[in-house]
Amino acid sequence: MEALKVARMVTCKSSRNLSEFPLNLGVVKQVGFAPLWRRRGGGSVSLRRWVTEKNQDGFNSFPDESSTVEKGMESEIISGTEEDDSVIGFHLLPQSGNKEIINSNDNVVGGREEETDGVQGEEKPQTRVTHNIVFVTAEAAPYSKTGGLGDVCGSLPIALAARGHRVMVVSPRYLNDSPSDKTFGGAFDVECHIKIPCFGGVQEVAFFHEYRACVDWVFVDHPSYHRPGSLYGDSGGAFGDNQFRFTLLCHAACEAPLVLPLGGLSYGEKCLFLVNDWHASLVPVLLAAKYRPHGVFKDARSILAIHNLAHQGVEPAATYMNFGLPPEWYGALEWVFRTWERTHDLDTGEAVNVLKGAIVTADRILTVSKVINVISRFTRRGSPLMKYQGYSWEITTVEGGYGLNELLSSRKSVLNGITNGIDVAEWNPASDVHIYFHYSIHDLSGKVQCKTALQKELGLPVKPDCPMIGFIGRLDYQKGIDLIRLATPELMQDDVQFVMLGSGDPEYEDWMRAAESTYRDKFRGWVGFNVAISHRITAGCDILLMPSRYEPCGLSQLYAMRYGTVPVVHCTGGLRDTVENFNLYAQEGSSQGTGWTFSPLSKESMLAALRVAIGTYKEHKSSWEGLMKRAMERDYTWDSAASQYEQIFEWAFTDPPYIG
Ligand SMILES: Nc1ncnc2c1ncn2[C@@H]1O[C@H](COP(=O)(O)OP(=O)(O)O[C@H]2O[C@H](CO)[C@@H](O)[C@H](O)[C@H]2O)[C@@H](O)[C@H]1O
Repeated sequence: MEALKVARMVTCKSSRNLSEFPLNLGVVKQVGFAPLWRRRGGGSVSLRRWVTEKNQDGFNSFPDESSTVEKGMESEIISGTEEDDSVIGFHLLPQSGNKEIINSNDNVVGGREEETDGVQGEEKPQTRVTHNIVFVTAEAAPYSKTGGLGDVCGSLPIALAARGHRVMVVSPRYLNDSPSDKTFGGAFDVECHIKIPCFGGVQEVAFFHEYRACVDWVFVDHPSYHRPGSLYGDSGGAFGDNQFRFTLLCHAACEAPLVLPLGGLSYGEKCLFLVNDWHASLVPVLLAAKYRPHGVFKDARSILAIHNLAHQGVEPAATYMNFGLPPEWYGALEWVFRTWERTHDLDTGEAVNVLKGAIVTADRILTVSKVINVISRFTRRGSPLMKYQGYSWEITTVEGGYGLNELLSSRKSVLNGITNGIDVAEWNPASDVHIYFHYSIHDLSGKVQCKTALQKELGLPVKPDCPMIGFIGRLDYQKGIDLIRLATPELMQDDVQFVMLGSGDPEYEDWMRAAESTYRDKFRGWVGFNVAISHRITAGCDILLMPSRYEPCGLSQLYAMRYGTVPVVHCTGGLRDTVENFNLYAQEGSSQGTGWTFSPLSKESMLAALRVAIGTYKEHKSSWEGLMKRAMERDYTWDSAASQYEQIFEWAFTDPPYIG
């Protein structure tokens, strides 16, 4: 029972006041177990006690050599974990930076744990260098999601954990008194409260935790995350205190690896922060301005992942003092609006921009689709002149940089792009729990059944041969809804059905409702956010339309292709990278395309591409089937993206951290 006793000692009941940090470093000891190695096929497990000590140099974890637990003891320790809910998770991972190969028998398929019943699964790719990774994000599916950010932060961490990394995801514990609150039901209060000095006072936040799919899901709890509406706003628009809510998130995320003894062991200082979009962008600034000057996190690194450059967390300059940053760091966040952007003559345009702060201070920057080298032309001597394309290149241009292009260009040497993957277990037409019929590349017959089921569900005429077009996405300027609105009267003259699912801008929501009553037999506009319907539209439609103005990666077209739903997309960013144009007349219809990309972004070129798609669907059945199958067999797994992330991690640790 020694094991049980030790396991109980890891409970964190600390209440830490950050304003004391780092001057009052008393010694706090945390102990827990981490395995030394694990053998495939359910062999013996050898465990050693790890001691985490907090001292003048920060936090240190080291193995307690006297404490290796012998074979056979592990079941006692695990039952101790189950009985005592104060012990948080149980990790079978090596220390960060270990170059030990782990023979894991965790069988994680597409982000889901699978029961193996002792049957050995396929060998999963493992990395040789493991890191302690801390994702910081405003959304992570299935707990919270308004769009693609939630999808990525819900599945990439699982893919990285499956490769051997120790991964924590820090996001807010949103509650809005609706059934969605139950998604947080598996997360328990860690009883670790910290005090954050910001906004002219001290804010206390708590941490909740769930260990699922080999990932530590950590939820920051504060009353400002508990309110009706969506994650960022309600019918009155964006919440006025979003700067406050995400400042708390960032401070709490910096503390989480230091104070939370997850699985009996804190992540410690040598971790890699992967911060997503503006909501998490204060983290690299805090590392540089608040922690490193005191010798804390000096071996940590941060990577900024940009999913949406249009949202930057810009607020009046006077709010700088709210962040809890030293005054001399103002320059990192300083932002001056251009003259034409100012509202009146006395407006000096002075502001703070949180995303800019991360672009300045992060060790590396990532976007979510790759850089492509294309031949722009040949020189007179016949040598090719290369040109960069892709979203990570677009953001360095005036058109795509949202005012940050020059700054991003200046950091080109640390700027990379990795195309997103998708959760292939959730998005699988052969097993999707949200659709009424299943199908696969080997038997497509279920697809038309999905279509007629969708037509029935939406009250549209049931016409199996009528081309059905779908749109799923946020009703936002980015997504080109204005173009769809412009083209709809013409499109509705054709023999097609069109279904849109989305929420966002009230003007477009109203238009969708109005279009539905105008075109009763052809158009349906589902206003709201509904994951099940999004799956049924993806499966039931023949064509997915995405006329995005810009698109860092885009996930809906990837889901569509996996379901044999052919995308018609504006040729931009990640859409250009992921959809290969099909030409019916090339190689007698057997060209390698997976959809259609159109350019320029105009009603005419979008309608032309849609009509080519509709014509191919109606008149060239075998070419259409070829298109569907090519799209369905693409590799969408997170695993190849995860291995590219590891390359970026390696580069991040090769260079010294940002100090300022
Ligand atoms: N009303 C609704 N009901 C149900 N589901 C809905 C919905 N509206 C949207 N969704 C879902 O939200 C996700 C949208 O993801 P996208 O990547 O297409 O766009 P988004 O702009 O949100 O993401 C940003 O981040 C991602 C991730 O990096 C980038 O791919 C993208 O280019 C960038 O703009 C999909 O899973 C879609 O099904």
